[in-house]
Amino acid sequence: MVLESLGGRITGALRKMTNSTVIDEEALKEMLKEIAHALLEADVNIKSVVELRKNVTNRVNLEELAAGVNKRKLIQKAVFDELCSMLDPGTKPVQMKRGKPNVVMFVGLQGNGKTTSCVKYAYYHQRKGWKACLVCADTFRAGAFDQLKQSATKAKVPFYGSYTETDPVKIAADGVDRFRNEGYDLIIVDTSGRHKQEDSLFAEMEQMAQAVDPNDIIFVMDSAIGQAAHDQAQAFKSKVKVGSVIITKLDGHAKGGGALSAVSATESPITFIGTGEHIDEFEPFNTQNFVGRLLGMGDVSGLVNTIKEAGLHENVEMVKRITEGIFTLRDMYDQFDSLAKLGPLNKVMGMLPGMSEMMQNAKGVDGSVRIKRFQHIMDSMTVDEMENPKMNFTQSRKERIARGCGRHPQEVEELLMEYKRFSKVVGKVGKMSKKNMNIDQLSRNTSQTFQQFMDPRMMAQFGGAGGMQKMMKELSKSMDGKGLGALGFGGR
Ligand SMILES: Nc1nc2c(ncn2[C@@H]2O[C@H](COP(=O)(O)OP(=O)(O)OP(=O)(O)O)[C@@H](O)[C@H]2O)c(=O)[nH]1
Repeated sequence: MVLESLGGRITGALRKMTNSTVIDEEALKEMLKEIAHALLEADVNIKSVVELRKNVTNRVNLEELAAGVNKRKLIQKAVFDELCSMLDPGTKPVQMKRGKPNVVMFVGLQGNGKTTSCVKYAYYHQRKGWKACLVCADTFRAGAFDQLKQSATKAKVPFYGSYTETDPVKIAADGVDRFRNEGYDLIIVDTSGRHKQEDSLFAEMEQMAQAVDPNDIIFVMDSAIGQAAHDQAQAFKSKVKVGSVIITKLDGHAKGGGALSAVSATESPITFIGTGEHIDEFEPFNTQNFVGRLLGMGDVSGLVNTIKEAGLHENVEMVKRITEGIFTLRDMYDQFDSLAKLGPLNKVMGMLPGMSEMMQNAKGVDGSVRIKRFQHIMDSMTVDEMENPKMNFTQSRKERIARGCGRHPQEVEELLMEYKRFSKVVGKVGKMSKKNMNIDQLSRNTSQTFQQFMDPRMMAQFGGAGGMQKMMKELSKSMDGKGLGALGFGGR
C-alpha cells in the first residue's frame, strides 16, 4: 500500500541519517531531500513539501545545539510535527450522543466507495456498542439497494429500502422515521451519487438534508484523485453542511498522500480512511497516530483500542492457563484465532513501533497466510496431539499429518518448532507472573524473555530491549494492567 511505502521511505531516510557517523547540515539536507521525494511521489502538493523542508531546517539549527542534545530525537520530532501540521485540518468532527437518534447522511460521487463506507461505518460503530442501522436512499444506481442489503446482512446491521418507491427523499424520510421510533441511536443514510458534480445531485442532497435533518453529513471521496480532492471537498462543502470526510481506497493509489493533505487544507476533519474492500479495512483517522505509524513510531493507543475492541483483554481463561505455564497446541490454535480477530495482520503489525518499514521490506510475505496454514495442519491432528503438551511426534506421524492436510512434512516440522519456541516463552512468563511482580518488573522481565527468543533484527526494530519494555509497559498501563495478559502474557 502506498502509505506503507511512503512510511518505509521516510523512516529509511531518518535511519540512514542517524546511522551516519556525523549528523551535520549535509546529512540533514540529504535526509530532507529523500523525504521530499517520497512525499512528492505520493502526490503531496509541492508547496507543502517545500514548506516542510524549510520548517524542519529552521527548527533544527545543528550549529547552535548545546552539547549532549540528542540530534536524532530532535530531528525525528521536527519531522513528526511538520507532517502532523501538514495533515491536521485544525477542526474537530461532529460529536454524536449515545442513546439519542443520531442521523448521519453519506454523500459523494458515484463509485467513490460511499455504500461500502456506509456499511463499514455501521459495522465499526456496532462493534463499539452503538445500535446502528442503514437506510438505502440511492434510487439512481440500479442495484444499489441490493448491494447495501447484501453487505448489511453480512455485517448483521438492520437496513431499510424499497424496490418500488422512486423518490429517494421519501425513502430516506420513511426509513429514518421508522428507525427513530425503534430506538436506534445511529441511523446511516446512503444517498445517490452521480458521475460528476452536477445540479441534480446537489438539489437531491439539499432536499434530503431538509427531510432527515442529519446530525452529520459525511463526504466520501476516492483517494485516486489526489490533489484534486481539495476542489471536490470545497464544492460539496459549499452546497451542504459537510461535517466530516472519509477517504477511500488508500490501499491502492499512489496519490493517497496528496488526497489526505489536500482535504486537510480545506479544514475538513478526515474521520476515517478506507484501506481495502473488506468490511474491517476501515480505520479511524487521527493525525498524530497516523504520522506516528508513518514514521515507524507505532500507534500504541490504536493497538490498545484494537485489542480492547476484539475483547482479547477479557480472555481470562487463556491468561489463567498461561500464568500457570501450560501451553498446548490447542492454546496456540486459539491464540491464532484471537490474532485473526484483531483484523488483517499487516494492519496490527503497522501499529507496533518500528514495524512499518519492516512490513514494507517483507513484500508479499503475508503472516496471516502462514498462520492459516498452521491451523490447517493442526486440524489434521488428533485431540490427544492437540491437548497433550508432552506429545512426541514421530517422523511417520508427521508425514501422515502432512498427507492429511495436503501440506509438505517440512511445514509440519516448522509448526512444531514454532510451538516449541512459544511454549518456552510461555513457561518462562508463567514463572514470572507467579512471582507477583509489579508492572515495571513484569515489563522488564517479559522483554528480556523476548530478547532470548526473538530474531535480533526484529528486536532491533522494536528499539531493542528498552523499546520493547516501554511498549509492554504502555500497553499494560493503558489496559488497567491487563495488557500483557491480552497479548498472552499474564500480569497482575
Ligand atoms: N480497494 C478498495 N476498494 C474500495 C474501498 N472502498 C470501496 N471500494 C470499492 O469501490 C467500489 C465502489 O464502491 P461503492 O461503495 O459501490 O461506491 P458508491 O460510492 O456507493 O457508488 P454509488 O452507489 O454508485 O454512488 C466497490 O468495488 C468497492 O468494493 C477501499 O477502501 N479500498
